[in-house]
Amino acid sequence: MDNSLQNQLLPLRERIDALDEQILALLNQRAQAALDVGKVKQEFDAGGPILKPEREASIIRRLQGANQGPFPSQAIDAVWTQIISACRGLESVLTVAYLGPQGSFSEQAALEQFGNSVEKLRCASFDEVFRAVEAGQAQVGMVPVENSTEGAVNRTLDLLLNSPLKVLGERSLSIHHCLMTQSGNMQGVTRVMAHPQALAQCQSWLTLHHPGLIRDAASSNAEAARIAAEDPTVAAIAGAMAAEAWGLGLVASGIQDDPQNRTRFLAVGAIDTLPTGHDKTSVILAVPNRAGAVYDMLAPLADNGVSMTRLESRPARTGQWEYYFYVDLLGHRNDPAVTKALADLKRRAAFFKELGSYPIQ
Ligand SMILES: C=C(O[C@@H]1C=C(C(=O)O)C=C[C@H]1O)C(=O)O
Repeated sequence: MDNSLQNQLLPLRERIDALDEQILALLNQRAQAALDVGKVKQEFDAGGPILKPEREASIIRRLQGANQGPFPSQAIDAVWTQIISACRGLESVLTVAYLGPQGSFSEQAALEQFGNSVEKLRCASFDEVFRAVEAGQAQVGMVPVENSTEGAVNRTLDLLLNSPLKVLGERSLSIHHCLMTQSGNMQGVTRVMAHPQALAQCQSWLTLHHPGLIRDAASSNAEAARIAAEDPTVAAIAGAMAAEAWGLGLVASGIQDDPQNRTRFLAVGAIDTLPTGHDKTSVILAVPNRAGAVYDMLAPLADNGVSMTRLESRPARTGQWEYYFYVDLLGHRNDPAVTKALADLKRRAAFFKELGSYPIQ
């Protein structure tokens, strides 16, 4: 580098160093404040939850709103999620359960939602995630609930129906699938393994490019990657993190049939989340099996000016063509219009269950 370049860079770098020191000093003040909050919580609500999802969401939204740039607003979510995670971890370490093993999209969603200063509890199934949180082995669980290509994740819907856990947050990820093997090529490969959701999301690509491969279900994509790392005849479909986690070579990337493929995850736990002013509420309803019942069921939403953002149905398994309806609506259950709409829904429904109110991502 010539001298004039050095001369110009040096003071700028000194400025960055000085700013980083100030940021560090401020982070330590923030960490101390979080520790003090932890003591107050301990004093007034011993054994109560340390995690306050509404407070975390509000902090990040406030900063995004106040940001003047040039620091990018999208980066505020990632940076403050980690800052909050580290500070929260000083109060008490949060254990997060999700479908593993290492390198799964659920892991990515869990870490994007709660930051890296958490204890990871990797589970073999969605059932196990719910069980772990219900048993208190983890405070929160992260599970996929819907995919933009394949629709609902049915097992999650069934577990939500029967679990006492509340939904306390949501996180949507763009899902880019890769084909991966030990060697990084397809020589000697006879089978492709993935979670059924991922096989479905890549079915046209597989039919076009590898029609001869046997398609086998795995309990998760990351588990398929783990198997592929042991078996040279197996290719896995999983995210790029799984290839890295299991030392596999990428054969192809972005193989999902829809380039916009996204999955929405829900955070669940035994925590009631307070309003933030920008929330969603999820409920499950069933209606009597008669003409106009669904129309009548949804009338309280329109009557109270409450918007519905999602309607999903699941067979009630009675063999009678009865269904559970999974409804997401805008607003928190403590917002007067939502409180009123929920009371009306409950009165009309043959079955009603609130899954929780939580900050919109
Ligand atoms: C510090 C608190 O505890 C946790 C940590 C937070 C933070 O670091 O900002 C925010 C909410 C809580 O999940 C708090 O409740 O204010």
